[in-house]
Amino acid sequence: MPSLRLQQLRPRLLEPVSLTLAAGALGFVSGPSGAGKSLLLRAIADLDPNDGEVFLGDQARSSVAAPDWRRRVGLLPAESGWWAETVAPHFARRSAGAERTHGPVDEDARHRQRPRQQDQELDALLRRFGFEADVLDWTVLRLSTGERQRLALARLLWLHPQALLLDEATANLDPANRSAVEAVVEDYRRRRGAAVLWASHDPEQRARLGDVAWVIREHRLVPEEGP
Ligand SMILES: Nc1ncnc2c1ncn2[C@@H]1O[C@H](COP(=O)(O)OP(=O)(O)OP(=O)(O)O)[C@@H](O)[C@H]1O
Repeated sequence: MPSLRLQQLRPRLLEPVSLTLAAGALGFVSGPSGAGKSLLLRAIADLDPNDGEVFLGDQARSSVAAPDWRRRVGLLPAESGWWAETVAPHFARRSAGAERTHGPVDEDARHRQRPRQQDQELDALLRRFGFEADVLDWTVLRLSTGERQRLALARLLWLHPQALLLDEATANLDPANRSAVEAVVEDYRRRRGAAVLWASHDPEQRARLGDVAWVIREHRLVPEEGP
């Protein structure tokens, strides 16, 4: 998997940001509410207008179509969006091409059955987040805040992004589920070598898991000093 590199990226509110996260490294971003953490993650995912460049390994964001980029650099927003009535259609069948090249997911995928191998992988993924396979039949409306948050991360990992941007991934979770989510993220970055940038207000979590930590102070992203 590639490294994630920001080169003079200029999200709204922030001075230009340059940083590198090696493949498999976990970096935290903290800062007071409203400091611009979400805006930084959204700029990296190219969801808001911004200047500067972002690289996955040698590949520049500007050389990749935006939907492709967002599939490779997977953003977990603080509040997830859901577009279908039940959970299942959000876990689309992956095309063979998407497995190999991280190219587009098959757009007709929602209407076709997943192959058995993908079903098994999905079952295992859902179990790691504390769900049985029947969660796929649940309506989105019945999901609690924490269930939504865990399923949104499962949905993101199902697409095998090469880098992860996590916005408050455990903010609504009890300690047991927080540990489960942390374990899945740890496993994903170590096994798949994905760079992870995680916005978190939890100092213990940052100390426990992070290889590196930054904080936003007065519109600048600076290294966070240790305890
Ligand atoms: N589209 C927008 N237009 C104008 N201002 C915006 C827009 N989106 C966010 N902001 C403002 O930019 C600031 C930073 O927002 P952001 O969501 O990045 O904060 P944050 O650091 O993630 O905060 P929190 O910890 O509360 O989630 C906030 O004051 C917010 O109101």
